[in-house]
Amino acid sequence: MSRFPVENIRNFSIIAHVDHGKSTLADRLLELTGTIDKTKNNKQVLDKLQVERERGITVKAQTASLFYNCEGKQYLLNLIDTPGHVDFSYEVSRSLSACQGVLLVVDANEGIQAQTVANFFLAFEAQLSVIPVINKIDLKNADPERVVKQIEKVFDIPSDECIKISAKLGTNVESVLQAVIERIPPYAGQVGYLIAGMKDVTEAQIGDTLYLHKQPVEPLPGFKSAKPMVFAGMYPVDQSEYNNLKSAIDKLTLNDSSVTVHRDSSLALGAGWRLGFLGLLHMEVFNQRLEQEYNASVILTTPTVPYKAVLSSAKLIKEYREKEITIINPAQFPDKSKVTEYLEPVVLGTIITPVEFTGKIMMLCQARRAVQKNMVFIDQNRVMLKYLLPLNEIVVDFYDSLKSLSSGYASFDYEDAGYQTAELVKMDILLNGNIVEELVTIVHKDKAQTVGKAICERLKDSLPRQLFEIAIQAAIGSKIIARETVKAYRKNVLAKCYGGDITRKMKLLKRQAEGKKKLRKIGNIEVPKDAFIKVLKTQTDK
Ligand SMILES: Nc1nc2c(ncn2[C@@H]2O[C@H](COP(=O)(O)OP(=O)(O)OP(=O)(O)O)[C@@H](O)[C@H]2O)c(=O)[nH]1
Repeated sequence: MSRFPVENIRNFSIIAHVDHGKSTLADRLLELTGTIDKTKNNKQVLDKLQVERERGITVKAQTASLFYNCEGKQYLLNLIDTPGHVDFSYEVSRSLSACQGVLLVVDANEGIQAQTVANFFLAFEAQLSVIPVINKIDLKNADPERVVKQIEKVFDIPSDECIKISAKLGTNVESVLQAVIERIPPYAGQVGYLIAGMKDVTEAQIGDTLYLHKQPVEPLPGFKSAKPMVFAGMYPVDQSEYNNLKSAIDKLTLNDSSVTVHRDSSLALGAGWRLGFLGLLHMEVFNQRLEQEYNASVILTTPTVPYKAVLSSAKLIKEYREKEITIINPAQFPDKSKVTEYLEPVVLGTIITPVEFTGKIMMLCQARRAVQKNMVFIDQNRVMLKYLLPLNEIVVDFYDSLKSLSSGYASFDYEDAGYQTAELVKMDILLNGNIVEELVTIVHKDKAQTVGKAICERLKDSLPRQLFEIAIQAAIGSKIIARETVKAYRKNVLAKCYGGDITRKMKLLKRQAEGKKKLRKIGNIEVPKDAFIKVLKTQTDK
């Protein structure tokens, strides 16, 4: 490494909207510089995790050092491949702070998308050199000239700075390397590693400044810590697996410190945790990694967002030692009489769509309590919309609805926009008048009836009939807002055993008794664990 004077070093990142070809471009750059063997049909070599390969997405930023000869000089190019999805944008911003420039990859067919905009502004705010790379020019429907114009209009980058390539075929990729050398400034220093005797990963944060003992220096600003946007309960399918799951979660959070972990327990599901994630995809990826890399089998409950309450009750303020509390578990929702106001998290969403879907998208946003902030045409056919959206309206299925009503063409990205006052209510679910603690939900007043009805219907479908009728009700305080009824019936397990074989009868009765162990009694109603799992999970299952 000492062979490289500072002027021969370039540090750069590749950023783009999801699937625009970052990892494929990285493959070609690795091949061109002889870092990996060209003959080996390389596909997304920097995506190493099983979950990345199966889903075809990058989750963790990856780095590679490339050696490149240009006009008799040898250069060291440090490349960081970053994830494209909004949930992992904290990886992007951290990667960018180690760079002086970026390759902004844009698909020549799809053009600028929501995450292209978000990622461009991250790079722009970090004052990096931006090299626009228009990829996939080999596609039949590619229209690189249209994309060049979009880049000029939205980012104010002159058209002659755009490089048109096909990362798949390798067309013109060499000129990307030339541009990295010519347009990105050198940067002082090298990377290295340090082995520290720390017991716990939380003792050090990424972005911390190290200094020699007794020789303190002015610390660098560091990074904002990643802020969880959704919380969900996680429980072992079988309680005997608790310790194994605990150690798996501990190990995985070492690798992904953006997940927050609090111990939690539920009468129906046993001991578990309340985990905080950066978004729904992040939650799914974490779950998948637990299953694939640690062989764990878990129940994940419906995600909720972190609400806040400004307390008015002096007793509660004393108990919590603060006036404003964050509620990550619906069971802890304080009563309205003890609260000045409730607050919900909001995000600033960017949607880019072909013009013909604008009307439908506006209706969807309105139904999700969104407030329009801006609307700009990025060319004749595409429009960029900005909305202030309550986070709880988008966590579960907003993206899917957007995709389906735009035939897959609209893209969406969002950034944290703080909190707003909200009329929130706590909704209870009752079985013959008894509250089911694990189904308590926090909802916006206007959505309570729809959500309550849906939960009652799901519970009706998953509760077995019993000797007596069961009333399933959704209630806000003492007011019932939805109701379903399960008719009386008792399954006679011996009904099929006409005739004499007593051992068979005994076996069936024993099996029924074992089944009962997995039941939870609410009042005199027997609720199988399965019914909870179905109700708690259904919302996220596609
Ligand atoms: N036709 C064509 N397809 C390409 C080109 N570059 C990439 N692709 C394809 O586009 C898809 C996405 O490419 P990736 O390199 O995984 O995209 P990415 O931006 O790294 O995706 P994320 O890591 O999920 O953000 C893959 O199926 C690639 O084979 C290209 O130049 N031409």
